[in-house]
Amino acid sequence: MLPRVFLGAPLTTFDPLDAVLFDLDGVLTPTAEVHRRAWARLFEPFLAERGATAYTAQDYFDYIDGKPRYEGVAALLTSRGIDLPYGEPDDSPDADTVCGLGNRKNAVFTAVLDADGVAPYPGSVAFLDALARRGGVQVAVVSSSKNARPVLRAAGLMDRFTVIVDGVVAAEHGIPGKPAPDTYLYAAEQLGVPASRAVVVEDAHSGVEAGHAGHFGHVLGVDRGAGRESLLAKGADTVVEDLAELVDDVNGAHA
Ligand SMILES: O=P(O)(O)OC[C@H]1O[C@@H](O)[C@H](O)[C@@H](O)[C@@H]1O
Repeated sequence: MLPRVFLGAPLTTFDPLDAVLFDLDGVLTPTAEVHRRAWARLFEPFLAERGATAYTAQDYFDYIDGKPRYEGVAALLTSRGIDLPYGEPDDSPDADTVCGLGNRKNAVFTAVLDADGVAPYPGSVAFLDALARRGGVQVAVVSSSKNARPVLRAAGLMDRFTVIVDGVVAAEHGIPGKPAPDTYLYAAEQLGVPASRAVVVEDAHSGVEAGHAGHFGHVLGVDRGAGRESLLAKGADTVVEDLAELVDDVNGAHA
């Protein structure tokens, strides 16, 4: 295993505290990539037709990654100075509204999910297994996505989590989405664990910002493309490339 050195401070052990709160897309499943491609399918032609600055891969990380659907659309449009009516969540995918654009992208995402399915990251499954073996550590999923449950089901991970705070739950309860810390705080409350005793695991800038703002015991970044340095700058305490790197620590090999 590579030595893990973060801003000069070696991470010699990883303590999962009393609870580990997992983001989904990009942390447990490679679906951040599916979202990323679906967003590009929406915004590349949309911005080109309007003569706006072209959509780039970096736009996803800067404006969309980890945020609730319509907040991602709104942030990207603002970056290009485009003002569209917000619309309603049940707007047609053809509507040129914030909600309509989000729904247009969602049609692409769900078509890919239905056609291809999804397999979880093996390292994330190994990490979940290690936590279960260790015992005494509760787990939850905290995702901005309204597709979180279908993704968890397709990945065969549904029965590992009793608490799932997703985009549907957040909308029902009026809980502000990431980068606000509220969805993570809500999940910790559901588990009966104080934020200071819970770990947040995130691959997105908005997600590590949420963990940092919520004063969680540890904010663990997983670099799937957002960049180690920027995850640290946005509030991650440590960053790994894959959760497999922490399995030995959870098993106590380094204790
Ligand atoms: O549109 P959905 O499925 O509700 O997902 C909202 C967001 O959920 C996040 O988990 C993803 O990182 C984003 O890419 C996505 O846009």
